[in-house]
Amino acid sequence: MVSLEPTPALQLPVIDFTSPNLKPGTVEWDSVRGGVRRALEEYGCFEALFDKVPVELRKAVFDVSEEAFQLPLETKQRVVSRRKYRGYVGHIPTLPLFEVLGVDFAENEDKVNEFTHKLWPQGNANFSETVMSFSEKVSGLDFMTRRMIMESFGINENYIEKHLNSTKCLVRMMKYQGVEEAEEELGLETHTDRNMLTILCQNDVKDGLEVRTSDDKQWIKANPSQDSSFIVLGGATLHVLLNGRVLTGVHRVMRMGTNTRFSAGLFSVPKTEDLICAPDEMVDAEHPRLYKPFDFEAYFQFTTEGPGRRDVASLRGYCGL
Ligand SMILES: O=C(O)CCC(=O)C(=O)O
Ligand SMILES: [Fe+2]
Repeated sequence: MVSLEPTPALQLPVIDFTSPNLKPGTVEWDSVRGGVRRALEEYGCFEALFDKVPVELRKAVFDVSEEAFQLPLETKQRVVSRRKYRGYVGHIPTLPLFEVLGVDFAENEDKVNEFTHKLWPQGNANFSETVMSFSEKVSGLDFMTRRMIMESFGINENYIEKHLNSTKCLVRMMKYQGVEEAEEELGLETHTDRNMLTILCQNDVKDGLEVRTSDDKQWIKANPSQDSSFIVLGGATLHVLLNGRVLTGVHRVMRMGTNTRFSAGLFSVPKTEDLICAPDEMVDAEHPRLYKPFDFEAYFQFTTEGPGRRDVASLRGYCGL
C-alpha cells in the first residue's frame, strides 16, 4: 500500500553535469555516467544540476507560457491536436485546473513558427525564439543522459548516434491554476511518461512534482535543490529500448492551495515509424528479451483512447514477451 504523503527524509539522487570537462572519454564523464546508470536503475529519475540554461531563459519560458495561457480559449483551441501529447489540452473534467500546451518538433524553426502563428496570427517572435532556445539548450542534457546510459551498457557508438537522431523534441508548458481555500490535492494523476526521457523544471512554486520509490511504497518530493536543477525522468520507450534494465519514473503532481504552478518540460519522442527494439547488447542469458518490437504511436493510442494505463504492468500486458 503506497502512503499518500511524501516521506520527508527521502531525496532523489542529484547528478552534477556542470563540470567544464564533461566530454566522452574523460574521468568526469565516466563518473557522471555511473551516477546516471545507478539513478535510472534504482529510481527511473534523478535531479540534474545543469548550468547550460541561463536563468533568464528559464524565466522567459514561464513568461511566454503565461502569455499563451492567457489567450482566449477559442484561440488556444486552434492548436488542439488528435495526438494529445501535443497542442492544447485543458478543461479536462477530472482535472479542471490543469492546462498544457505542447509544441511538437520544437527543434524545427518552421514547425515552431507555424504553431506560434496559429496562436498569434500577427506573429510572436519572442514565443518562438524562447521555445526553440529552451529546446536546444535542454536537449544538451537529454542527449548527454541518453548517450551515457547507452554507453554504460556497452551499446556501440554507431547505434547511439542513430538512436539520438531518431527522436524529436516536444516542449510542453503546463499550468496548474491555484485557487482560494484549496486543500492540497492532485494536480496530475500518478503515471509514467511514454516517451524516451522527460526533463522538467518549474517556476518558483517549490512543491508539486513527486516521484514514487521503486518498491511503490513511498513518495519523494522532487523539489529542485538549486536554480540550475532539472528533474530527469525515464519513460516507457527508453525502458523498452533498454530491455527493462532502467526504470520508468512513476510520478504525480500535487497542487498546493493558492499558488499557480507553471512547469516546462522537454520530452524526447521517437520521430520515425521504426519499431523500438532492444539492441543485442541488452539481451543475454541473465537478461532475456522482455518486450516485442514496440510501436510508439500505437502504444500512445493504447494508453490514450484504448484501455491501457500508464504504468509498467499495463506496458507488459501490451507488449511483454
Ligand atoms: O508538471 C510537471 O512537473 C509534470 C508534468 C508531467 O508529468 C507530464 O506532463 O507528463
Ligand atoms: Fe509525466
